[in-house]
This record gives sequence, structure tokens and C-alpha cells, in this order.
Amino acid sequence: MQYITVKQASERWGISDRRVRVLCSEGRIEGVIQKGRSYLIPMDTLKPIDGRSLRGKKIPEQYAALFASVDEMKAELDRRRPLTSGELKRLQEEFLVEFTYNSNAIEGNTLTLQETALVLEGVTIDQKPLKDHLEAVGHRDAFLYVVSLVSTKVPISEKVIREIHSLVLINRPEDKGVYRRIPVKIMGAHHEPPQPYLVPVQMERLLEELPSGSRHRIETAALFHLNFEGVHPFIDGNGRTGRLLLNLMLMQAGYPPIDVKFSDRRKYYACFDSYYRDNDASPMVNMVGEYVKERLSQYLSLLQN
Ligand SMILES: Nc1ncnc2c1ncn2[C@@H]1O[C@H](COP(=O)(O)OP(=O)(O)OP(=O)(O)O)[C@@H](O)[C@H]1O
Repeated sequence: MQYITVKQASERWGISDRRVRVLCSEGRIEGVIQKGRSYLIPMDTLKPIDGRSLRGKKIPEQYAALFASVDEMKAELDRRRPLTSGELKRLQEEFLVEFTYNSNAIEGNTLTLQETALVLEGVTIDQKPLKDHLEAVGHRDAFLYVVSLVSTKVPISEKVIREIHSLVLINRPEDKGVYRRIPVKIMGAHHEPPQPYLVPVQMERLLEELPSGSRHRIETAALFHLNFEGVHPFIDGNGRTGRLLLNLMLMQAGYPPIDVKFSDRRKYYACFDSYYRDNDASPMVNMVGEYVKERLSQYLSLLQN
């Protein structure tokens, strides 16, 4: 087993030396070796999830109001008449076009919302790269695959993650479904993803740590998204695959999928910086929770009568 020092862990996780030492002394990091006053930490350890917000309040209290209102809306929706299969299909198609447009636009795809809708109907857009067309189709197929995983109750696993990625990166036969073999940087990000040889073990740990315990499922999904993007397991397509996995987890918990808007991308990136620089997951948890609320209220307004 290879080990890193407290200083190396603090740099890797973006938290203070002092905080790493406290986590070690509280037994919050598995496999730590204590040598006198210093600690050695297993190299493949993921950043421990912090139970505090920046203001020192317990996270469950901090999110209580948000989660209570999300769950109240969901219960109200469950009491209303079920949507017909035609209504559901229509809503899913609309969502799919918007989600594909926004998720791909965040990653530099140049298709507009209307062009995305046309491409998904099989139309070719003059002057737009073939790559942009393939990305739209790949993202659609990946989302439909995610929907099928939910209906057949297939749990999330590394195999499922690689399969989703294979559909997202349909136009990159050599890279699809394969963990990266070179280091990567995230443009403009504070956080540096781990070296490639650490990716398999970190992915394994990420999934082992997935069972949420007493955590609300929305918080679990948001934390998974932060950590998945932190590992950045693939050479490309991490953003799109990560947002599909976020939706897989939300839908598995009975919530509607969400669509991180292209226009919200700066706020979305800032959520990662809060987590990796300030050790504060709350902006991402709140963002995901607010998006879920927005979708639930859309459904509720459709079922007014
Ligand atoms: N500061 C950050 N720390 C960690 N992850 C981040 C940070 N900022 C953004 N991200 C995540 O990384 C994604 C973009 O990373 P990158 O540009 O490497 O994408 P990619 O692997 O090429 O994936 P895609 O092709 O889907 O964008 C964002 O969409 C977001 O999910």
C-alpha cells in the first residue's frame, strides 16, 4: 500500500493540514497509520465527506427546509392523478431535447435548442460540424439508456458508468467506456484530478461509499456528482456523463431528472470550486435541490385540474 503525508492529502483535497489531522485523529479516514504526531494516509483515499458547513452548522439542519419542501411537493404529486402514457412521453421528449441541448452546450457544442430538436429528428444542419450532430444523438441515446436502467431497477456500477460513457462518446471509438491513461486538467478549476493510475481504485471507492445511510437522496446525488467530476475518470465526456449519472440517481430515488442550464454554467462551476477550495458542498446540494423543486412544480402545474 502506498501512503501520502498530511500535507500531500491537504493539497490533494483542498482542505487545511489541520482539518486533515483532525479527520485522522477522529478515525474518519480508513487505514491511517499514526507515527508519533504525524499520520500516513493511504494514497487512494477519496476526500472524506465533511459533515459541517462552513458556518459549522450540521448539514442536515442546513438542508432541512429545502428537502422538506421537495418531499412535500413530491408527495402532493403522488396524490394527484397519474399522467397518461401520452402525457409522460410528450414531457420526456421535451425534457430530452432541452437536457441534450444544455448539457452539450456547456461542453462547447454549437447546436442551438431548435437545431438540437431537428438533429434528434434526423435532420442535418448545414454548416454545423458532424461532431456536434453525433454528440446530440449520443447524448439522447445515453439518456434513454439511463431511463431504461431506472425502469429495470439496475443499480449504478462501474459497468453502468462505462456504458453510459460509451453512448456519450459514440464518435470516439478508442476512448469510449475506457478510463483515461493520461493526467487531465479541468480548465480554470482549482481542483486537479488524480493521476491515471489512481482512477480505477478511486472509482471503486466512490461506488463503495455510495450507500447514503441517513443522508437525503438529493444530497447523496449531489455529493456523488462533485466527487465523480473530481476523479474525472475519462479523457473526455466527464461533464456530460456526470450529469447523466446525477439524473440516474435522482430518478432511482423517484425524483424527476434535472437539466443544468447552459445559462447557469458559471454558478454550476462555482459549486465545484466551493467544494474543492472551501470544502463546502452546500452550493451544489442547493442547486440540485432547487432544480428538482422547479421540475416538480412544472409537473404540479400541469396537473392543476
Ligand atoms: N472546479 C471544478 N472541479 C471539478 N470539476 C469541475 C470543476 N469545474 C467544472 N467541473 C466539471 O467538469 C466538467 C468539465 O470538465 P472538462 O472540460 O474536462 O470536460 P470533459 O471531460 O471534456 O467532459 P465533457 O466533454 O462532457 O465536457 C464540467 O461540466 C463539470 O461537471
